[in-house]
Amino acid sequence: MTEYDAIVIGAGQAGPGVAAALAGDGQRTLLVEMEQVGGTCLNHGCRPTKALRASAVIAHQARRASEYGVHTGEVTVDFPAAIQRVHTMIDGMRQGLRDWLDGVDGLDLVSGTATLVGDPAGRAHQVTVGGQTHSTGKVYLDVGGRAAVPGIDGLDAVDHLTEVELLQLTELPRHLVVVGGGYIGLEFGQMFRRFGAEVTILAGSGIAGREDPDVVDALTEVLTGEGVSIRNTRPQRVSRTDDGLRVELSDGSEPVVGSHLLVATGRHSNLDLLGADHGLETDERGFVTIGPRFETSLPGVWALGDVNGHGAFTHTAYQDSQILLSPPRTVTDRVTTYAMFTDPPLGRVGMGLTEARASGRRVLKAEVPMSSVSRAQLEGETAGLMRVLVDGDTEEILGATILGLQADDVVQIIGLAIQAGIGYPTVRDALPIHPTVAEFLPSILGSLTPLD
Ligand SMILES: Cc1cc2nc3c(=O)[nH]c(=O)nc-3n(C[C@H](O)[C@H](O)[C@H](O)COP(=O)(O)OP(=O)(O)OC[C@H]3O[C@@H](n4cnc5c(N)ncnc54)[C@H](O)[C@@H]3O)c2cc1C
Ligand SMILES: NC(=O)c1ccc[n+]([C@@H]2O[C@H](COP(=O)([O-])OP(=O)(O)OC[C@H]3O[C@@H](n4cnc5c(N)ncnc54)[C@H](O)[C@@H]3O)[C@@H](O)[C@H]2O)c1
Repeated sequence: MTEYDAIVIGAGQAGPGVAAALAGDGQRTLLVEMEQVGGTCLNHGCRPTKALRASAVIAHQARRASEYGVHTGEVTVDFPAAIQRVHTMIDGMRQGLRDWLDGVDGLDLVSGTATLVGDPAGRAHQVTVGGQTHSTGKVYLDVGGRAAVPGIDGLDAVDHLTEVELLQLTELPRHLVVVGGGYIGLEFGQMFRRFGAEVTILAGSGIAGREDPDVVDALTEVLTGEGVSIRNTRPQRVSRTDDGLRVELSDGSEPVVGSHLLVATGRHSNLDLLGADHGLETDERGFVTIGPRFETSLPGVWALGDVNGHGAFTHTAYQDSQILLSPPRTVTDRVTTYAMFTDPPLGRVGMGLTEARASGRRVLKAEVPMSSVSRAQLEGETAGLMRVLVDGDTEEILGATILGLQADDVVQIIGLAIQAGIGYPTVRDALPIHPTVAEFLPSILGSLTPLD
C-alpha cells in the first residue's frame, strides 16, 4: 500500500488546482481521474458547447446580414467543420492542462476510477485505483456528476444521446428531439436549429422552470421565432422507426418523429462511483453534506464542486478550490451569479419575482425592455428585458434578471454589488459609459416602482 499526504479524486474544475497547490506545499499528492483531465466543463460541458455556440451565432448573424446592409449570399453550415473546430480547440486546452499537471513536482496523476473506503477516525482513508490501494489522511473529492437519464418506456432500446455523444456527432441530425427544457436543452436546441436541423424540445412542465414567467415567455418567443418547436409535455414511450425514432407523449398529443434523441433532464452525482463504503453523509438530493469549508462528515475528507450541491457551475466549482486554499474564507456567503447561453443570453443573480414576492420584504422593481436600451437598438438585438429588485427599506439589492445582449457580462455588475454589500443608490449614482447595455443599470435604478 502506498502512502500519500493527500489524494484528490477527480481532475475537474477544483481538483487540479488543489492537487497542484498541495504538491507545491511539499505534500506528496495523488490525483486520480477516470476519464480525461478537465472534467465535464472542458471535455463535454461549457467549453465545447460555447465553442459550438460561436458557430451557431455566426450562422444566425450571417443570415441576418442584409438587415445591416451586408450581403453574403446563401448561408450554409458545414457541421463537420464546426464540430472539428470544437475538437481541435478542446484537444489543445486539454493537452495544456495535462502538460501543466505533468510538470508539477510531487504530484502523481493516475488514470482510473477511484473507490474510497473512509476511515471514521480520519487517519487512514483508503483509495483504490486499478487494483492498487493507497492510504492517506486527506482526501479531496471533485467527482462532479453525469447526465441523469429518466426511466422512459423503450428508451433503452433506442440510441439516445447525452451531451457527451451529441458532441461526438459528425453529421447534423435531421430532426433533434430534446427531452428537457433546461440549460442543456435550450442551449443545444437553439444551436442545432441554427445549424439547420429541425428541433423539438419536450419541456415537461415548461422551459427554464426556475425563471419568472415573463422571462420564459420572452425566451419562448426567441426560440420559436427561430423555428424551434417547444412542447410542454413529457415522453411516455420511445420506439425505433426505419430512419430514426418516434416519441409518444404523456399528454396524448401527436407523437414526435425525429432522427436523434438528446436527454437533458438534469444531473446525477458521481458519488456512487466511489463504491458503497465511502461512509460519507449525503443530503436528500444525493449531494455530499459539507460544512462552511467543504468539510464532510468524515474527518480528513473534503468535497468540492458539483458533488457538494453548493453550485452547479464551473465557476462555483473553481471558486470552491480557491476558497479551500485561502482560509478562513467560506462558501457560506457566496453570491451565485450565472448565465444561460442562449442567444441572447440570460444573466441571473439572486431573487427573481416569485422569490421576492414570497420574501415578505417591501420590494421595489427597476425594469426596462431591451427594445428601449439604446445599445440593443443600435445593434439590432432588442429581444429581452433587464430587471433589478431591491429592498425599499434596507436599500439592499436583492437580485437581477437580464435577458438580452451581453446579459452574461452585464449581470455580473449586480452580482459584484450584492457580494460587496453595496446598496442600490451607489449603483444608481455611478457614471456609466454610453452607449452600453450596462448604462441602463444606473438609469433604471433611478425609477423604482413597488412590486405588485
Ligand atoms: C453540456 C453542459 C454545458 C455546461 N455549460 C456550462 C457553462 O456554460 N458554464 C458553467 O459554469 N457550467 C456549465 N456546465 C456545468 C459544468 O460543466 C459543471 O458545473 C462543472 O464541470 C462541475 O465541475 P466539477 O469539478 O464539480 O465536476 P466535473 O467537471 O464533472 O469533474 C469531475 C471529474 O471527476 C472525475 N471522476 C468522477 N468520479 C471519479 C472517480 N471515482 N475516480 C476518478 N475520477 C472520477 C470525472 O471523470 C471528472 O473528470 C455545463 C455542463 C454541461 C453538461
Ligand atoms: N450555462 C450554464 O451555466 C450551463 C449550461 C448547461 C448546463 N449547465 C449545468 O448543467 C446542469 C444540467 O443541465 P440540464 O439542462 O440537464 O438540467 P436542468 O435542471 O437545467 O433542466 C432539466 C429540465 O428537464 C426537465 N425534465 C426532467 N425530467 C423530464 C422529462 N422526463 N421530460 C421532460 N422534461 C423533463 C426538468 O423539469 C428541467 O426543467 C444545469 O443544472 C447546470 O448546472 C450549466
